[in-house]
Amino acid sequence: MFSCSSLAKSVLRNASHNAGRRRWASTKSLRETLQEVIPAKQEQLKKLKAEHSQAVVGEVKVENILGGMRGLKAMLWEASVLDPNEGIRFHGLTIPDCQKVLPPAPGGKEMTAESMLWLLLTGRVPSPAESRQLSAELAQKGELPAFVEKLLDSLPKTLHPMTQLGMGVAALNHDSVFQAAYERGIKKSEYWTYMLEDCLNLVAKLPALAARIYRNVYHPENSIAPIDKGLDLVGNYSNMLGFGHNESLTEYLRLYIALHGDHEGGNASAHTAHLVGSTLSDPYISYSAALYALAGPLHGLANQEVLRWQLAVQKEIGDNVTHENIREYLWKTLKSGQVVPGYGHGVLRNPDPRFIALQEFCKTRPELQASPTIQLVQKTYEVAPDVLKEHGKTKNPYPNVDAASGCVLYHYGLTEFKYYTVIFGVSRALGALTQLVWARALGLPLERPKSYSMDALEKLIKS
Ligand SMILES: CC(=O)SCCNC(=O)CCNC(=O)[C@H](O)C(C)(C)COP(=O)(O)OP(=O)(O)OC[C@H]1O[C@@H](n2cnc3c(N)ncnc32)[C@H](O)[C@@H]1OP(=O)(O)O
Ligand SMILES: O=C([O-])CC(=O)C(=O)O
Repeated sequence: MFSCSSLAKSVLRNASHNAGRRRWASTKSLRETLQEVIPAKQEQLKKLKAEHSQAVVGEVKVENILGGMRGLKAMLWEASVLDPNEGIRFHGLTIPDCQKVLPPAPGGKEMTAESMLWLLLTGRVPSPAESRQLSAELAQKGELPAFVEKLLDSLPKTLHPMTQLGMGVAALNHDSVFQAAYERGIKKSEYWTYMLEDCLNLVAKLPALAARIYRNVYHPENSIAPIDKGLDLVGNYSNMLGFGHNESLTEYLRLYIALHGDHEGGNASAHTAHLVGSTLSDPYISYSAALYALAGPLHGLANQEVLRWQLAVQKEIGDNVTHENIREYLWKTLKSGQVVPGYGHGVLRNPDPRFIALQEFCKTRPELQASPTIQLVQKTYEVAPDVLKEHGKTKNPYPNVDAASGCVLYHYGLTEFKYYTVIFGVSRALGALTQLVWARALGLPLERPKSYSMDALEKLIKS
């Protein structure tokens, strides 16, 4: 069995070997690559079950049961593992590793959503040709069925964009090939192939779905650009949103969408997709459910809340906000019993490396460095950890990804912050859908943990 770090080294070795030869040997299709890697994983699972089923890897305390299952090692998730101090690794690769080895879009620098999806699904770094092949397939499949367009167009503008996204995604299950094949009667060993088709189809359609919601809610006067078959997924998304001319914003969206793709299995959105998928619901309704978990302010909606918080600070104080102003505003927030959005985390105990990567992006562009909104993110970062430590409640006083993700969008004119979680929703599909494919390839069972009432728990403790 590969340990995380030995797998990472082997992935990196292959990538730099190929890059060193300035020619990527591999131009396999995604399906061929998965056919290659799945048997070894199936074997690994069989061995784990046969040889280690009774091994103890932790204990369950009452605090775990009462405390939202924090820290409980209770899920299998293949594509990424989150270390509380280091942050996320995708198949063993850190964010800077990914930035080095994952192919960008032609003419760009940031890794594409396709190359991240390929890595998550297969554990291998795709060659530029493989990544482009996947882009072409997704562009080919990107159009929405007419009835879904009609459904979205009929919704009131006042309905939150995340509610609309979940509805659109659920409606796509009309054409689920997994559901149709299940009804026909297929073998369990074939589930994953149909799951993969649905998952790719859904990833492909998310930009058109998300862009239509943006147009309908905020810019009904605009038409939506058609899908360009020569562009990557995010290039097309940016075009459809009406920001395709802005190279910086498009590159930022590529980074944003790759980075938010997966955050191991226990986060609320990924876990929801996994739970619903474990009943053999198709990927569309599984991911629709996940989006409604993402839409809560303690999870993905925090990126909207950060912008709301920042604008409130700027409204009260103006653009020249001092560290002292921020300290006072943080205390005002805390004393009114509210959380500071963008700070704290269920697992992380250090600044989120995704936050750092987004901050690094800002440093590469002078216009971003001069932006009052982006300066406010940095100044808040310089003050908030000490205030939160003094406040003494949160186990992690540092920023999570949501503390930074909206400010660049805002600077470049995507100012409708109620839309920000939709972009997160386009991204999180990469990891959540990857796991659905693997769950079916590995034949994982229906998820069904045991619950207790307080009376039953007290009885258990006494006995
Ligand atoms: C993509 C993502 O989902 S990243 C997370 C995005 N969410 C946010 O940024 C919202 C603000 N942050 C939070 O609410 C929390 O830190 C969470 C939900 C992310 C994690 O929650 P937990 O794991 O329960 O955090 P923790 O164990 O540190 O909480 C202990 C106490 O500190 C409080 N706390 C945690 N973070 C904060 C914060 N940012 N501001 C104020 N209080 C906080 C909790 O509300 C809790 O209070 P309580 O004892 O009165 O219930
Ligand atoms: O890991 C979590 O609980 C929340 C988070 O940062 C994510 O899902 O991206």
